[in-house]
Amino acid sequence: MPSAIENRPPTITDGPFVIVGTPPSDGGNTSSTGQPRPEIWSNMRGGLCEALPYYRAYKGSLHTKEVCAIGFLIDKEADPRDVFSAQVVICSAGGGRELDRETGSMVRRADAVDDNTGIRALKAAKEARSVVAIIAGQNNPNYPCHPPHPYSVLDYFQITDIWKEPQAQRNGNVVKVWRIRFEKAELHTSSWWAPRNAKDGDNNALSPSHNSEYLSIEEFSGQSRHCVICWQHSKEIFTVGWMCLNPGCASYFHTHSPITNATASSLAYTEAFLNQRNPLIGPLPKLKPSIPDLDTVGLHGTESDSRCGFVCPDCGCCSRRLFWNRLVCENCSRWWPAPMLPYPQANLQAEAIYIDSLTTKRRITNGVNAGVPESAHDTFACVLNRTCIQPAEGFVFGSYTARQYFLPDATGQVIGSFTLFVSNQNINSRQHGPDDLFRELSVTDIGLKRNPAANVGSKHEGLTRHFQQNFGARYKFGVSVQSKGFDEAPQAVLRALHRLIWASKCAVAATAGRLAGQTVGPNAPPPTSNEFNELLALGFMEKDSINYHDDGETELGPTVAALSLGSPSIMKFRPKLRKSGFGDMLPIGSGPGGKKAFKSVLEVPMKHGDMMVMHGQHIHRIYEHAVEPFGGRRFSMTSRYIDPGKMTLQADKDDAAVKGAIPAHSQEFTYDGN
Ligand SMILES: O=C(O)CCC(=O)C(=O)O
Ligand SMILES: [Fe+2]
Repeated sequence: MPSAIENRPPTITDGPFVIVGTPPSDGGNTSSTGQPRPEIWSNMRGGLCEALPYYRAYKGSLHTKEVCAIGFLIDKEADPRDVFSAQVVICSAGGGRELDRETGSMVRRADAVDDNTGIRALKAAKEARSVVAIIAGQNNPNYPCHPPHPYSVLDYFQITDIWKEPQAQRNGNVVKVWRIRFEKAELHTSSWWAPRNAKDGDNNALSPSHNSEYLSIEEFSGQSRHCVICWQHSKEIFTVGWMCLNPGCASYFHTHSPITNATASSLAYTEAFLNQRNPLIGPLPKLKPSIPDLDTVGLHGTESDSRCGFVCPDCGCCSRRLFWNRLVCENCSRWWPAPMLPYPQANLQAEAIYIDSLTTKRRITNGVNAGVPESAHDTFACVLNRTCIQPAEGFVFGSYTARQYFLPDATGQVIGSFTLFVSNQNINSRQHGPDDLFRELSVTDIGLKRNPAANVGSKHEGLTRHFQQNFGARYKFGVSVQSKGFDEAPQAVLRALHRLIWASKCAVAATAGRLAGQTVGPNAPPPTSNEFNELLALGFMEKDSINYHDDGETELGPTVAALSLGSPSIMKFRPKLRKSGFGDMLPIGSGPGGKKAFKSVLEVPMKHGDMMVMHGQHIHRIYEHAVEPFGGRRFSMTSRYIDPGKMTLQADKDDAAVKGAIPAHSQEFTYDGN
């Protein structure tokens, strides 16, 4: 399982996730103590990105929609001449900074390019006179007031000017940087971030009488003229006088000769440029989104549009979607139900048809039999490499058709088996079968939640995308997750557990049968296995995937089994690039971020009701697996044996013994394969 780390995990009983140390705030402008009080704020970047439709940029400062800027973060990296006042923000666009070892400061090494998607999106917003929401990070050195939160939403701004200017870097170089002037869109409301002693006009709301003090763009008091060389229009924005600001023009900044550090450092904006004010065009969109309307016609609760975070209507905290079926404010703990509707049967059918055609297509174009008549293919999976995956053995287990693949190491020795149990309509529609289990899990709260998986406890904390709840012995992947005992597990979980116990017995016996009489290596899958004492329930909403990982934690038994319910997915296997020893025997592709990796060797569709069993501990040394999602709602009930003998703490051993004991009352759920 990919590591998913939990620091102080919330459970259904201990209530919602509360971030310690954040003063509660209830929106508005300034508190009774005079503290600035933004209407919308967040302790975490993840909260912003999940709750605000106009800021979904986990990295970088700009968020765009259809190549138009809609959200912008101004945080710790600031440049000379940056402005952060009540109505005007001037800053640079585009990162491009790197650490300069000599000065220890972040510097830019090269001029910003003339055209990239970010600049295009900012220019598009300027042209369209559309608004951009600005969020201020607490480390911005120009914050005009004491930053009330790690991230605070300022307001909507329009972009009035975009130009490129020379900036002196701390290492002595001068580079040209794109600069953006944002102006608050609604000038008649006060700005919560304005310093309390701000002068009227400059820093706070314009009263109607003040309006006359500000010039419209036509009344811009500085020079504003066309360049005689490129014929493009530039405003006089620097006190040194007018110059052409078109970076492509021969007379850009007057000259082609290098601009010195001293010239760049002495530049200053004109009063006229800073003080211009532009009329707002069109009504402003809502800055504070309402709690998602889960009754919205046509939404059933797990589609991308309905699984977002939210802004707490009470305290303004941007909260992430932590729980499967409720929204809990990460600051004030207020919560709202987010009930799931049953998943439409028609969606499931369409998704199953799609996954079949996709697997067929991949088999024909990429599979080992590409170009060979389809009748010769293994129609259960897409086998991509015969060096690894030899033809499967077919079985019938109970009412399931099954296929078993052996996974070898680089010397060709079998180290494990992967068995797919293909379900069917008969199995799925039986009472307490996969249809019933899927329905039950969809609408019951079994405690599914997302757990911190990266940068735990920091403002850059990342959560697992999918939702989890562990039952039985505690499965520690990375850092521990909480577990509920099997004695408090809902019926659906216990029924799934018994199905997996049955499937693993079939798969292990079949593996042993096939290997009997063969010479096997020391890493061959063992002929028997331990009965599961753990079940990890996973809930996937639309597009939730699991990246490549292994289930190779040392305390795990040799067998891992999973029951798939709802929307289909494709489970993929590939040998690990360095640890597998396959060297140049297999083709290499590139994974996310261009990282080299072996191409997958086996891709198996897992559809509603299907089960899989991986048997053999060494699989996880040599191979990794991933789950590619298709469709809108899936559960995977995965079971393992966690060996108390390999736990170091006596408390963990005792906990595993109690929680992992399969309750006697569940024996009536024992499964026979039908
Ligand atoms: O989604 C699945 O079926 C399997 C998930 C998985 O690989 C895991 O839980 O380790
Ligand atoms: Fe896994």
